Amino acid sequence: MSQRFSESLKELNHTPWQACTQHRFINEMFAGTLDDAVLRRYLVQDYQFINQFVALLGAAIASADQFAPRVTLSQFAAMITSDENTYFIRSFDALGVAESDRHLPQLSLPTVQFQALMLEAARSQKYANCLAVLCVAEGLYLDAFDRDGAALPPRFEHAEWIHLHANDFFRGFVAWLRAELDRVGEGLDPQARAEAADFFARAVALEQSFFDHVYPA
Ligand SMILES: Cc1ncc(C[n+]2csc(CCO)c2C)c(N)n1
Repeated sequence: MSQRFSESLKELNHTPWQACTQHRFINEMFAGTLDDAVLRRYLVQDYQFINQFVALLGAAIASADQFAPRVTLSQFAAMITSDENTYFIRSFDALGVAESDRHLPQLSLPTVQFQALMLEAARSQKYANCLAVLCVAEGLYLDAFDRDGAALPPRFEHAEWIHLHANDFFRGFVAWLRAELDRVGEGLDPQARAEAADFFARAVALEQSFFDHVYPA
């Protein structure tokens, strides 16, 4: 096979992928000019996203075909449930987010749709489907935030979010995820490949609507 499965999926979804990685939200975060109300909406909804995301990681750990990937995925799960969790809490404090909005906010449509997609991938109990969604949730964030030579903005709410998605550990993890999707993709029949590809495409579309929806219409 000439092209990597993970690369072909990115190319197939090139337009929405680019719309995300060059989104106004990312540009304004790098510039430090992001409106606090926009960041607050984003983080409140994203905190609910992370919850299902950890469940999806658990499903990937359960459905993996070998011990080695289970170890890598478990180590990653440990990172997001420690470092990343404290980022949210400190940012909620800095932005004055009410207790109810931290734990039981009114969920927006893209958040509900994302939660449903992650649950669907998890319940399929198919490792390739879980990897496809993870490759979007992680790979798209790496491509969006890992900008060559870009300076970090002054406020920690902006700078730490960028750094969480642009550091050597995260780069290594995304490279591993992409290689893992390639490896598992090789062994799939055409129908199972198409199923994983469909999860990938739906996840990219949802990432775009998630970025869009934190701005007022
Ligand atoms: C809508 C949405 N999509 C993807 C991510 C990215 N993401 C979620 S968990 C995780 C692991 C470590 O940060 C990453 C990269 C996000 N935050 N919000």
